[in-house]
This record gives sequence, structure tokens and C-alpha cells, in this order.
Amino acid sequence: SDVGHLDLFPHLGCCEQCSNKHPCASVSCILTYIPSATRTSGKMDKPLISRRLMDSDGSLAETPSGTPKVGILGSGDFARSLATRLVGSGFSVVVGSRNPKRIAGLFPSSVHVTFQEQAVSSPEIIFVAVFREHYSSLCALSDQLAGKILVDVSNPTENEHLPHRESNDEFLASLFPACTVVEAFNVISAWTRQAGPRDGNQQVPICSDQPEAKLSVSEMVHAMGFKPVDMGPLASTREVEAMPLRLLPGWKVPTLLALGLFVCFYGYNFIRDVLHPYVQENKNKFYKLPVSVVNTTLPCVAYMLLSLVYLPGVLAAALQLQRGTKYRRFPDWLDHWLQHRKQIGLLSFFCAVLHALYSFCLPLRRSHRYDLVNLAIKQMPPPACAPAPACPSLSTPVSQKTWMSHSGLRSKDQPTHK
Ligand SMILES: NC(=O)C1=CN([C@@H]2O[C@H](COP(=O)(O)OP(=O)(O)OC[C@H]3O[C@@H](n4cnc5c(N)ncnc54)[C@H](OP(=O)(O)O)[C@@H]3O)[C@@H](O)[C@H]2O)C=CC1
Ligand SMILES: [Cu+2]
Repeated sequence: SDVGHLDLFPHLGCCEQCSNKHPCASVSCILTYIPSATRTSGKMDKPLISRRLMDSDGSLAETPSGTPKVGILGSGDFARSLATRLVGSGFSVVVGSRNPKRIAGLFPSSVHVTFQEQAVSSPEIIFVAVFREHYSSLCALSDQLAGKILVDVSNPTENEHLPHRESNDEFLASLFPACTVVEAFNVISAWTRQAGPRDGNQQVPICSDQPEAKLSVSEMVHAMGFKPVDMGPLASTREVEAMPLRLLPGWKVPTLLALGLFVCFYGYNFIRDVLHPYVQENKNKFYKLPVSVVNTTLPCVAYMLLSLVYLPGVLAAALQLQRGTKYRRFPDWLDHWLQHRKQIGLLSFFCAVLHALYSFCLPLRRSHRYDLVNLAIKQMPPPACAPAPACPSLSTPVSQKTWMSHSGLRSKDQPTHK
């Protein structure tokens, strides 16, 4: 098979790597000759900006005529990164701005930057990279935009995304009834858009009421190296637009639950281990607050959370038995609970790990404390004619046995000491 490979590289005269007289068939030599891009495959290796579009100085050159044309309204961060990627993927891009002269220098040289009216005249697909509050300023273009595909990329702010308000796409569609509105790219960051999909996030959710428009945009998304994901009609954009607003989805309730449980158990342990001895016997045990009480609380929280992981499964099974079927929807509260089991379980594990760490560290701290006491006692000069000490352990260095009994360990000859 090594020799077979050689046919692919007829330019290989003789091997410089290992000084063989003629085309060398050794695997290592072949591998050094194969350009790295041919060796590994996949989208990640696709150059972001194809060579033919690059000037010698590295800037983007003129796009060959006949390439598909795409329009972008707006000249901000989104428009810039999108234009760079589109040009790199072989599209011809025209950007419509209110002030093209001012911003033309910020785009690759092959991007045609012009006034909005001119930019929308020829492309069939036009990206609207403008904030929602400025959509209405585009209404003057509605005659020219009629019959075209408008791609909305906007993300609502937290306030705009009130549950029952229309999505930005629906708003855009109501302003331009003669256009087809497609939602895409709102979840992709500016960096990923410009550099291409290099990490995990390659999926671009796409929504529209028009299957043909969705197909056209999906093809473009695919050509840019992303994976288009059909998210259904325009009405689903409310869901899609909310995606970037969610930080660590599914963790809020379990985290609050764990914190709540921690506070409850901490309060209980504080009363039991600190406040009660103080009130009843006037013993000051407040030093226990940062370590000992926390360490007693952690396993309680871990066990409670673990039981909350298993409980909904049992409830669900009981419900199915009672209903006599498993083909009916669970009530909402149970459904949500079931969906949060992973997060609750991980938090339980986290508490258990913390408890283990605390428990390992506690005896170490105690042994260090006894070492210090020992040292101090050894340094005390023996009293000349002292009376018998009240506590024998203070006059002699603390033995290993005493330390063990204080730290809850037992030595062999001390079987029932409590
Ligand atoms: N930046 C990002 O990473 C992401 C952005 N988005 C969405 O992309 C859209 C654009 O965002 P971004 O590029 O960051 O925003 P910018 O503020 O950087 O750009 C907005 C652009 O809108 C244009 N515009 C058109 N009409 C008006 C008007 N009446 N008033 C003000 N500006 C106008 C301006 O271009 P000109 O002056 O040339 O006309 C301006 O450059 C937003 O809807 C945003 O939600 C979505 C995902 C990520
Ligand atoms: Cu324990």
C-alpha cells in the first residue's frame, strides 16, 4: 500500500529524507511529503479564507464574478465578522451602510460597501445586522426588499425577551410582509463567525415559515462550514432567541436547592453543636463554626440531594402504575424534577467530595496542634518545688496515646476508652 501511495505524488523524484535513490516508499517519508491539509480531513482544516481570495499582502482580493451574492445591512461587529467569513467561503458580499465612506476601510477589500438602497438591489439573501430598535429605520427599503429573504441575526436583551412578546423575527416579518424572514446565526459568537467553527459550537439553528428560504439559508450556512439545524417555523424563534440569554441552563434550581439545604442544615447543626452547649453549659464552642459545623453539614446536604435524585424516578414509576399506562405525560413539576436529576446528582457528589477533603484535613490539624503544645511544654523549666499538677497531661509531654484518643482513634491497649 505504501507503493500505491506514491502514484499520488508523481512529483517525488528521489527521497531527500532518507537518501534513497528513487521514490521512497517508507511511510515516514511519504507522510513528510503529504501536505498536512491532505493528511487530515474534515471541515476544521478548510482554510478560513481561500487562497484565491488573498492578495499578496494578505488582505482579501476581488471576488471572481459569478459567485453567489449576499447582502448585509449594518456595518457593526456582526456585519464585519460575517462578511469576512462569507468572503472566505466564496460568496460575493455587499454591505449596506448609512455612511459607507466612513466604514469601508474596516471591511476586507473584496467586500463592496455602499449605501443601503444600492446594497439591497441585487442579492436575494440579505442579512439584517441591525438592532431591533432600528428595524423601522429600514422601512424605506421595503419596496426593494419585496420578495427577498431577510435573515435576522438579532439577539433580544433580557427585557425584550418578555415571555409573551413577539420575537425579533416576528417583529421584522410584520414590518416587511412582502419578504421571507429566516432566523439564523444569533447563537454564534462574533469570533466563531469570523474564524469558522473550531470548537464545539458548530450548530446554527434556523427558523422560517418558508421551506425554500430555509433551504437556501441552510445551504449558505453549510458552505460557511457550520451545521444548519432546522428549528421549525418562525414562531419557534422565541425559544431560539432566548438561548444566548441562558447561562448554564438547568443549573439554577438545583444550585438554589443545594444552597437552601445547606443553610437549613447549617442552622440546625449550629444550634445543636454550638448554641445549645453555650446556653445550657456556658461552653464556648464558636471555634467550630468555620470547619467542624460545615463538615457536619456537608454530608447531610449530599445525602438529601442524592435522595432527591432517586425520588422522582420512584414517583414516576408509582404514577405509571396508578395510571396503568406509561404513555401519558407526567405532570409539569415531576417532568422538571426528572430533567434536573443530573445537576442535583453532580451537586451531591460535589458536597461529598468537599466533606471527604474536610475530613482528611481535620486530624492533620489536630496532630499539628498537639505537636505545638508538646513543644511548648518541653521548653518550660521544671518548677523547683511545685505542687502536684491538677492535670497530669499538662506536666508531661502529650503521649501518642492521648493524641489518638483526642482525635477519635484508639490504640491497641485502650479498647473501651471514650
Ligand atoms: N456582535 C455580536 O457578536 C452578535 C450580534 N448579534 C446581533 O447582530 C445585530 C448587530 O449587532 P452588532 O453588529 O454587534 O451591533 P453594532 O452596534 O456594532 O452595529 C449595528 C449597526 O446597525 C447599523 N444601523 C442601521 N440603522 C441604524 C440606525 N437607525 N441606528 C443605529 N445603527 C443603525 C449601523 O450601521 P451603519 O451606521 O453603517 O448604518 C451599525 O453599525 C444585533 O441585532 C445583535 O443582536 C447577534 C449575535 C452576536
Ligand atoms: Cu462522613
